[in-house]
Amino acid sequence: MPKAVKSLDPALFRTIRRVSGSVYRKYFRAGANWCLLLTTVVSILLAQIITSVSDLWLTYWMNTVEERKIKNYSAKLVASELTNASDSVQNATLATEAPLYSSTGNLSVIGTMVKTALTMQDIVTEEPVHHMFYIYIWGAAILGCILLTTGRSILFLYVCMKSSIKMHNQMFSNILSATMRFFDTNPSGRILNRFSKDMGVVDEILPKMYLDSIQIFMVMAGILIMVAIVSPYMMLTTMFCGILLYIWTIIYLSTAQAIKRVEGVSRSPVFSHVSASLAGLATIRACDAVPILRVQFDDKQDIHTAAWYLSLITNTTFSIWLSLISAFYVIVVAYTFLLMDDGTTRSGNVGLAISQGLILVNVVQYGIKQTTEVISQMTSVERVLQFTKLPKEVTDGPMPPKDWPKRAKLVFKDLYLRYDTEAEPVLKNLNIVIESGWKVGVVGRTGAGKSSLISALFRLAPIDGNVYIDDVETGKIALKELRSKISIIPQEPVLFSASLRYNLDPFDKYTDADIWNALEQVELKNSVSSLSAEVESGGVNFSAGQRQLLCLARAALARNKLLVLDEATANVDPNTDALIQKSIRKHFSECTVLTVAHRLHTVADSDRVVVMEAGEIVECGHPHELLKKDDGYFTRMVKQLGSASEQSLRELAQKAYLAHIKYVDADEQPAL
Ligand SMILES: Nc1ncnc2c1ncn2[C@@H]1O[C@H](COP(=O)(O)OP(=O)(O)OP(=O)(O)O)[C@@H](O)[C@H]1O
Repeated sequence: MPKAVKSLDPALFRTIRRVSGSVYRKYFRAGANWCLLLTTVVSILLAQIITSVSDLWLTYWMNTVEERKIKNYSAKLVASELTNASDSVQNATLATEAPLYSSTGNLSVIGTMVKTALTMQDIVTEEPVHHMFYIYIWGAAILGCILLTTGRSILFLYVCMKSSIKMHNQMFSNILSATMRFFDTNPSGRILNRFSKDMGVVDEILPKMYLDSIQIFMVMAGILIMVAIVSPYMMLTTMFCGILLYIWTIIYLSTAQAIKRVEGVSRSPVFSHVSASLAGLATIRACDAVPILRVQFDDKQDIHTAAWYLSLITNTTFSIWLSLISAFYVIVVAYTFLLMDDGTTRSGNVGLAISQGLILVNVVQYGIKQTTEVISQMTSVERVLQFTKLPKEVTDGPMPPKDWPKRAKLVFKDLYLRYDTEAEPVLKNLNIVIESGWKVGVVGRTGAGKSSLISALFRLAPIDGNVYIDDVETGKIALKELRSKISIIPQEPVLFSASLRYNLDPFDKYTDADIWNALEQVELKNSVSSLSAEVESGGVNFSAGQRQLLCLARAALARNKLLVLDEATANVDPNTDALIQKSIRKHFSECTVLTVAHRLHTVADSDRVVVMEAGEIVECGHPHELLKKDDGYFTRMVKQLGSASEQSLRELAQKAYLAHIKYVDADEQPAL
């Protein structure tokens, strides 16, 4: 076994199982109802019947011509001999030997001979072969054959095309509504693989292969029936070769399908690696990591190529065995006629059997290869179907009040969050109340659970406990409504390769004036020339800060009462960070803002800071008050920044505290 294949997970090779019958049923049922499927099957059968009938008619025609020729030849022979005999008898009677033939009996013999000779002559002239009759019937059969074969192909390809479209759409809508767990556990390469290679096979390769193999299978069946009619004993050899082919095909199929699966699975990492490398190209080049990435790519490519090579060589071995079995069959057909000829064998039948046998040999190889290829390629259908029944997010639920949330007061109550139902909770017993209009910073070490808190808010993962927004439990309302009422600016801004207008207002809900107003709020108005300006994929023609500001403009347009920033300013310089924070303070003053931040300066002037550790809230309060605790978590984090930063941060927190002190009423503080 090649080295690369050895490095594959052995479990992949253990999955030697055939594609189940239900995959075929689902494939065809996706494209047609039972009625259309029945019509397709009937048209396929009729097309083959009419083709075989035209062949049989040709044989019948040739045999009739031959019979008639033999009959005519024998009749002519007998007639001429009788004529000769009667002539000589007559001559003898008229000449010297008249007495010998003078009896009544002799005369009657002469009369009979003459009559028979005349009758033979009559047969020869009275029963010609009516070729036009045979030609008309044969022509009609050929025409029917053309029409039915074309109709059958169109019908079959239509069913396959419909099935392909339906499966693609089902897979697409399933992936769109799949749980986040699905995306966590399936790399993008695996999903891309399903949509590119597997869908490509289902779209382009499978219908043609299917049609070919059905056609060939029908031709084979037709030929076998005809061979059985003209030479029944040939069926023994045919059956023997058929059983050999069947056994060999079964052995090949189980191997081929397992290898195809391995090939499919080993392709996904190549896709994932390429897409990840493209996404991080700048970093890779900056770190001079191209050689490392190249080696990694070669390793993944080697594994895929090894599986692909295995697939090719098993196919070639199979072809060699098919050729040997086919050659054996033709030899037996040819020799059977030689050895078993008892004088009654018709040349039309011999010609038909040998010509059909030769066709059979040619088509059988192609047909079996196509059929096995279809069965192997059905793994693509199986893989696509797997993605049509993914666990979906429960999106249904009653609609919240129209103007919800009015104040955006946020309550997390006894909250636990698990990404995996089997695993330990990532968020543990979270209890916090965030009052309307508060700007709350969430800080903590990496892995403390800050982003998981946002996931709980958006219900991206299953939770225990409750999250309330303005006293409405988020788990009891329609998920789409919940998510549409919360604006988020993620660390990596999402921008599409489209116009600026589309990026800010994809659903075309706002006027141009609204959009310009939003751009003005985030101080981007002067940086863009027109709303139809093109934003390149990922917003690469904008700076990191501008991209975040565009997302902020999008949030400003949505006018949601709840805004979440998940490390939104992690990639921008402190000035842009300050600009974004200033813009939020100014234009989102009415909104409740939750800011997850690594940079402590970002949240130093917040109304509250929540400190998280190991999935729990360990501290919560105004940053100025938290900094008063010498051994507090927040104080320790701030001290780690160095004395200069600590000092500036303390000043910032104090300034914010003094500015907002009049709004802070210790009695209203929520209990942690
Ligand atoms: N999609 C996920 N599937 C499984 N576990 C996850 C997932 N996302 C996060 N976790 C786990 O949850 C814990 C908290 O992660 P989370 O991303 O919330 O931390 P964080 O505080 O936001 O970290 P960072 O500051 O590095 O972004 C970590 O132990 C992490 O391994």
